Order: sequence, then C-alpha cells, then structure tokens
Amino acid sequence: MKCYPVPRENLVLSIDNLKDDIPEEYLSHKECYENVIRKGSVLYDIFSELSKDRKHKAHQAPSNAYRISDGIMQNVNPFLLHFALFVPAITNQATPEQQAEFLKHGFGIIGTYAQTELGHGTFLRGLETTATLDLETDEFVLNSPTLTSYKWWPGGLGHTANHCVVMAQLYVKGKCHGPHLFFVQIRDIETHEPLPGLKLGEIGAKMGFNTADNGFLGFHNFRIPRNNMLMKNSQVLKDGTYVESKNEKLTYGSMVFVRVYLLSDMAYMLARAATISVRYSAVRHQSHIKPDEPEVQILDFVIQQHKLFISIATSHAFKICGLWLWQTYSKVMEDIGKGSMDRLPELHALSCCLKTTSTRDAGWLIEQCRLACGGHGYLMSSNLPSLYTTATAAITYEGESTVLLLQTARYLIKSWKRAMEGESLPATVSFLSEYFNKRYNKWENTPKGIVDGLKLVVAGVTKMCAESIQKHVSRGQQYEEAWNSSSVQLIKASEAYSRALLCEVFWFEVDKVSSTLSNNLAVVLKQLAELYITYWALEKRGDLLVYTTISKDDLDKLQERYEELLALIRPNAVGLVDSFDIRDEILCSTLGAYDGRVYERMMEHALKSPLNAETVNQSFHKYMKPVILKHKI
Ligand SMILES: CCCCCCCC/C=C\CCCCCCCCCCCCCC(=O)SCCNC(=O)CCNC(=O)[C@H](O)C(C)(C)COP(=O)(O)OP(=O)(O)OC[C@H]1O[C@@H](n2cnc3c(N)ncnc32)[C@H](O)[C@@H]1OP(=O)(O)O
Ligand SMILES: Cc1cc2nc3c(=O)[nH]c(=O)nc-3n(C[C@H](O)[C@H](O)[C@H](O)COP(=O)(O)OP(=O)(O)OC[C@H]3O[C@@H](n4cnc5c(N)ncnc54)[C@H](O)[C@@H]3O)c2cc1C
Repeated sequence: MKCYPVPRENLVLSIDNLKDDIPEEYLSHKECYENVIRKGSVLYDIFSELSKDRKHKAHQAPSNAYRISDGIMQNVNPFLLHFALFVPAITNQATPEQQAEFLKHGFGIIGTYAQTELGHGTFLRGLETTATLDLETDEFVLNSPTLTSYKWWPGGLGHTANHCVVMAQLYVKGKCHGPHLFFVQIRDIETHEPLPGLKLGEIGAKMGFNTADNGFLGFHNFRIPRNNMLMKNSQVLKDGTYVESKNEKLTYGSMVFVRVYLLSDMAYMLARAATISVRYSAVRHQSHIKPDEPEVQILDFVIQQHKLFISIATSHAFKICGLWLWQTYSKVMEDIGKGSMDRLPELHALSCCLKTTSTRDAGWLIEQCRLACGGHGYLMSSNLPSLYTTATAAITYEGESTVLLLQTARYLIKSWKRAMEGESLPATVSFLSEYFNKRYNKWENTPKGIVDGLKLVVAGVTKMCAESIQKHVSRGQQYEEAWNSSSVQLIKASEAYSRALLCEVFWFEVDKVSSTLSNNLAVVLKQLAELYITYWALEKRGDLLVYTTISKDDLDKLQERYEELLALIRPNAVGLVDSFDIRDEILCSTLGAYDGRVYERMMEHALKSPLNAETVNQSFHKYMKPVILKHKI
C-alpha cells in the first residue's frame, strides 16, 4: 500500500489558514463541508509536494498522516477515502499497467470506494449494480437497475471525489461472474460537474462523520472502457473470455487492509480520549475523601481510576496488537504475491474479530471517559462527543460487527473440526487442538495463567457451538439453519477469541521487549499489560468459572491485585497520557490541554458562541416580548 509521507506536525500546524475562527459546531452543514474542503485542500497540496520528494513504498504500515488532518479538520476528512480505500484498492487489485494508467495523475484525481448500496452493505453477493460487457465497443455498461442498487454511503462521493472504484456484478455474454471492481470517473476534472448518465449527491446529516461527504451514485447506461475493470486477480479479455481469480475473495482485499488498520486507529482515538479525561481528572477537584481535608483531585477516587486507566492500557493494547496484525497482514500479502493463499482465511478471521473488538471497545471506553468528566465532558469543546461519534461509526463501516464476528466464528468452527481430525493448526488457533486432546494446565493467577484460561474459554465455547450445530442438524435442520440457530453462541466464541488474542499479544509483546527497555519503562508497561489482562479476567469471571479450574479464592486474589495495580499506576497516570504526545492543536479539547487551564479555555470557547455576540437576542423582541406582555398580570 502506498505510504504517504507524514508531514511534520510543525509544518502543518504553522499554516495560518488551517485554523478556525469560529468553532465548527457553530457552522451550518454546508459551511462545515466547505470549511473542511478548504483545510483539506491545503493538506492535499502539502501531501502532493511532499510526495514528489519521496519514493512511495508498498506495504508499509500506513502513516499517521491523516491523524494530523484529524486534528486540523476537528472532524473527518472528505479526502480520507481517497487514501484509505481508493488508492489501496487500485494498488492491490489492478495490474501494474493499470496502476500506472489510473494513478498517473497522482494527486490530480480524488477518489472513493463505492461498494455499499441503498439495499445492500453486508451481503456483497447481493449487490445490484451491474457492469455488462459490450463486445462490439470493448466497453462495460454500468447500470443501477433499481433504487436499492444506488451506491449509498461512500465517503467523499457526494461532492468531493471525481473518480471512484465501484463494486459491481460482472456480466459477460449473459453470465454473472459476481462482484468485481471497476475504475470509474464520475465528475469532469475541470468543471467538477457529474458526467452524463450519473445521479450524484450527499446522503444527508448523520450522528457524526458530518464532513465525510458520504454520498449516493446512480448509473444509467454509463460506459467505461473494458480496461477499467481492475484485472490483477481476474480478467475479461477483448473476445469476452472471463479468466477467473485464483481466489474470488481477493476482490475483498481492500476491506481487509482497512480492518487491519483500524486496530491502530482505535488505539489513537482512545489515546486522545484518555489524555483528555485523565488530565481533566487531575485538574478537577471535587468532594472529599477524608472529611477534614480539602477537596481532592477526582483522579484520587479509585472508581475514577477504574473508569479511566483501562483506556490507557487498552490504547497500548490496540497499538501493540495493531502492529502485530499489520505484520501478519504484510506477510500474507507477500505470500499472496508469491501465489500462496494459505493464510488468507486466518488473516480474514483475525482482522474481522480484532476490528470488531477494537471499534466496540473504543466506543464504550470513550463514552466512559466522557461520563467520567461530568457535565463538562458533554460540551462539544471537550471534543469527547466528537471522538465518540467518530469512533463508533467504525463499529459499522468496513464490515458490521455482528457480521464480521460470524466470519471469525466460521473459521473457529472449521479449525475445531480440523483439530478433531488431528490436523495441525496455525499458531493462532493451536490451543483448540490442545483443548481437544485435554492438554491444558490448572489455573494459575499469573498473566500467562489468565491468557491460558481465556483460551480455554474460547475452546470450550467453540466446542459448545459445534455441538449445538450438530444437535440442530440431527433434529432435521439444514447446516445453514443450524448455524443461524447457534449464532448467539457463535458470536460469544468470536468475542472470547478476540479478547484472548488481545491479552496474549499485549502481554507477550511487552514481555518480549521489556529487557530492551529502561527498568522504569518496562515496569510501567508491564503494569498496564497486567492491568488489562486482570481487568478482563474479572470481567469474564463467569466464563472462567465454567471453563477453567479457577476458584473463588483465585478471583478474590485477582480483584486485590487489580486494585493494587490501580494504585501503582496512579502516580504515573498523567505522565502516561502525556507520553501519548498529542499536541493541543490536534487534541482540540478545552478539558485536555497540556497547560491544565481548563476553566479559562472553557470560558474562552463559550464566548465564541455566536449567541454571545449580543446581550439580547433578536428573538426576545420578535417572539418572547409580545407573549410576555400579552399575558402580563
Ligand atoms: C488531505 C490529506 C489527508 C489524508 C491523508 C491520509 C493518509 C492516510 C493513509 C492511510 C490511512 C488508512 C486509514 C484508514 C482509517 C479508516 C478510515 C475509514 C473511513 C470509512 C471507510 C468505510 C468503508 C466501507 O465501509 S467499505 C464497505 C465495507 N463493507 C463490508 O465490509 C461488507 C461486509 N461483508 C463482507 O465482507 C462479505 O459480504 C461477507 C464476508 C460478510 C460475506 O461474504 P460472502 O457472502 O461472499 O461470503 P460467505 O460468508 O458466503 O463465505 C465466507 C468465505 O469467504 C471468505 N471471505 C469472506 N470475506 C473475505 C475477505 N475479505 N478476505 C478473505 N476471505 C474472505 C471467508 O473466509 C469464507 O471462506 P470459507 O473458506 O470459510 O468459505
Ligand atoms: C460512517 C460510515 C462510512 C461509510 N463509508 C463507506 C464507504 O466509504 N464505502 C462503502 O462502500 N460503504 C461505506 N459505508 C457503509 C458500510 O460499509 C455499511 O453500512 C456496512 O457494511 C453495513 O451494511 P448496511 O449498513 O447495509 O447494514 P446491513 O448489511 O443491512 O445490516 C444491518 C444489520 O443486519 C444484521 N445483519 C446483516 N447481515 C447479517 C448476517 N449475515 N448475520 C446476522 N446479522 C446480520 C446486523 O445486525 C446489521 O447491523 C459507511 C458506513 C458508515 C456508517
């Protein structure tokens, strides 16, 4: 995947016209969009200049470049899909010749990824947009045969992008070959007018993501050259011959890339929420612990530490697991480049459950950070509401969470069957064989013991699912019906698997590098990793009691250790969030600024409200006064 140079923060943050005079929450829907396009265009220009100086390297961990834009935009960048999906789709799914052709204008074109339709988002084989080969003209004819076939949701599609990669059902000589990707220009480069045969627009206001310019697109006999089908994996020749892909799911590869990336993206979202809420909790004094002493920092309440320290730990867990998953992704992509697809199902399963858990956890943990800041967390100027609505969108986009967990469950059940048949399994599921062969240890109250226990839960629930499916089949259900009947437990198996993976990777990656770190840093990182693992052991104590040999006494000791860890982390809490090193201009929060001038910043921000431009709003004289006077006694 092309990696865009990360413009130095100082360079970007020094540009005056990237700052907002009026806070975005006081702009109209249209003004908001125009404002982010103004700022995004400046960033786009910087990217263009910077990228001319450096060679792009494929398959590098994506830069955090767009995170700078996150701060500048204070909302979602409408150019994001160009970088997140449009370019990666072309890089991963087009031939080298096509890449050279489609990307020859570099930053001269702005693209998006148009897959979801009004009627279908999850079930890709049900997409209705058609691309039909016209042999005589050597073209594909794109059509939206129904209202439900209109592309609906793609970011930047409404008014920003002039090109897109479209997922459409491929028809050749009357035969449907399933979903394929096509490179399509949708607006005139000069005038930006929609091209003839297209219906384009934005889908309207959302609970967040309101500057992403999510749009709709309908095709009416819209023609593109045959060569505009991305043909790296499958081809349509000039004579209409269809050459199928070695694996039809390679077409879904761009989604895997974003799912993999979202883990580290959620790490960053959480780092921001934790920074805001922990710093605020160090500034805010409220109530007493000892009646005869002054009001305390709310961070001294142990329950406040319980609410917030898990977010610090989880941010590190997602960052470390995100790098681990990125390395797996890069290796699998390398193998695919050499013709081996063996690990693609494993990568798909890992990316599905880890994307789901990281986005769900980011959502509820950011909400927990907001609530821990009391009323001031509810102010838009705290930036916690925007962080929440931006993060929670990821639970749905790039694969709805339930659907993706079921994909992982599909892999777990297949792996369990292989374990029963004595086959060797990849390391990420080899514990299923150990469980099946009853090779597992008694409970230990250690991080490794907890990880082993969480794996036993996965194995036990997976076994229960397999037995449930078998039971329904033996009662006469078809396999797919039996699968549906067991789906509540299947989701539980995937959730347990994801949690066990996160705990295992977090603990062992930290343990692995700790000898290379200064003693103090190693101690603190291990405390965070142990806090994370112990937190989840206590959260999942019910499952541990069912599937492991853990005792009530073990649980009491874990609770005690957890509270010890809160106390150990407390002195370093502010230092830990400071070490996320997120500048005020990117944090965009009156509660979380580095200097701790919370109340002054809150008042400064409040005075920027347009309503405060005058002491009496005109509505008093227009509407209130007549009524007051009429009913005055
Ligand atoms: C100005 C400058 C500033 C910006 C600078 C930016 C620089 C930044 C650089 C990089 C940044 C990157 C950052 C990204 C951050 C995130 C931002 C994102 C913003 C929002 C994006 C949102 C985009 C979207 O939402 S796109 C649409 C997403 N849609 C989906 O995910 C659809 C979900 N549905 C599916 O995936 C499938 O339909 C399915 C899997 C649910 C079912 O498919 P199916 O019915 O065909 O399959 P079956 O269930 O029948 O069989 C399953 C079978 O197939 C295998 N399988 C399925 N999927 C895959 C896959 N993807 N890969 C591999 N294999 C797959 C599965 O393993 C099964 O195999 P079996 O062997 O078991 O049969
Ligand atoms: C902010 C945002 C940005 C987006 N950006 C893009 C983009 O740039 N490009 C793009 O193409 N799309 C984009 N999307 C669309 C997104 O990918 C879809 O919303 C997502 O794939 C879910 O599809 P859907 O909304 O049609 O829900 P559906 O597929 O209709 O699912 C609705 C609900 O039905 C249930 N369900 C569905 N299928 C199953 C199943 N097999 N088993 C069990 N339950 C099931 C689940 O509860 C699910 O939540 C975006 C969405 C959002 C919210």
